[in-house]
Amino acid sequence: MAVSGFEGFEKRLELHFSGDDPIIRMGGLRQLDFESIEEILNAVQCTVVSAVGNQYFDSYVLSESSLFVYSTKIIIKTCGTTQLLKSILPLIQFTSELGFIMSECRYTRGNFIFPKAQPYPHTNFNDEIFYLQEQLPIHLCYRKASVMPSKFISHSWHVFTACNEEPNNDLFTIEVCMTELDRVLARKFFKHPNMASNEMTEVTGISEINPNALICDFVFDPCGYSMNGIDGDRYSTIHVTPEDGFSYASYECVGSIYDDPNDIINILKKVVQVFRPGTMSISTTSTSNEVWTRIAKAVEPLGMKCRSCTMDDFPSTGSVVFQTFTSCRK
Ligand SMILES: C[S@+](CC[C@H](N)C(=O)[O-])C[C@H]1O[C@@H](n2cnc3c(N)ncnc32)[C@H](O)[C@@H]1O
Repeated sequence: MAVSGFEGFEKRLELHFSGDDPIIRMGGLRQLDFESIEEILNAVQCTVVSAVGNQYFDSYVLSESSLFVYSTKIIIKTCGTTQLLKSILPLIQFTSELGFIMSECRYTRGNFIFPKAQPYPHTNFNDEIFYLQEQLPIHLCYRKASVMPSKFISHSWHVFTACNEEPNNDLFTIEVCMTELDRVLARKFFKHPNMASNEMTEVTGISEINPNALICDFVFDPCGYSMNGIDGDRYSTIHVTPEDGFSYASYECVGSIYDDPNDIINILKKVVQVFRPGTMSISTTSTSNEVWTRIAKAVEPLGMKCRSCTMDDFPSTGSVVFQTFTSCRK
């Protein structure tokens, strides 16, 4: 942990792969054995604390955030001083042994609270881009990096994408980063003696965010909370650093552009009510405008004022829209 405090802001890597149909039908990347997963996480410097899967994907809660493995897609999200990009090389090695080649890479992160505590290659965004450019296979030839600004120096969105073909993606991803959590609500993420993790999921209201999801939760000692939600082929994930002075929570989920847009809007309202953050950013990655255009109207009645909205197009992913909000109580 950094001397000054725990770095809540995560780094997130999403890698897509292509392989022959018979391999995909046999589970694809889910055939990666646990020793290989441990070796990949060892390079990042984190470990698995719990795991659950269903017919669509495997989900792992990590000592620092989460990992999701689908048949042709891997998402790793890690916080603290982990070296997430160091997973790329072992991932390429293990996936090629299974007969896969990488077809797309997305790397995103917010602004670190303690940037000086980050080790290489996370020392700054230029170093991260340089490292990605070096490690990624050359056939991922459509590449773009961008820092999307907001009204606040403390909140900007770093995006790097690389791919070898135009996307054909019906899924959207929502990444929410919240700071200055309501102090009373943040206290609920401190562990009581003999407290079970599902009790924290209940009392904080997290279980109500998507009541259909199977939740795999983990409570840290003396404080901190992580969960992965599994709902059919959709994941969601929440990570909470409740300590005063550097409190942080993240919410992330995936949806389809053909879903009822009210579903995700209702979820985002519940997320705001669980944490009541002072400042919040919402990044929407999608090929459709259906979701992001409704977000401000949904959360403003809850006391969150939209302060900025930035949009950029990326060759592999469609549009990324980065919106920031502050609480009217500030
Ligand atoms: C790993 S969790 C959630 C991570 C998530 N990215 C976040 O910060 O919101 C981080 C919280 O758990 C606490 N914690 C306690 N023991 C920990 C451990 N062994 N590893 C990581 N975090 C730990 C940290 O102080 C922090 O409050």
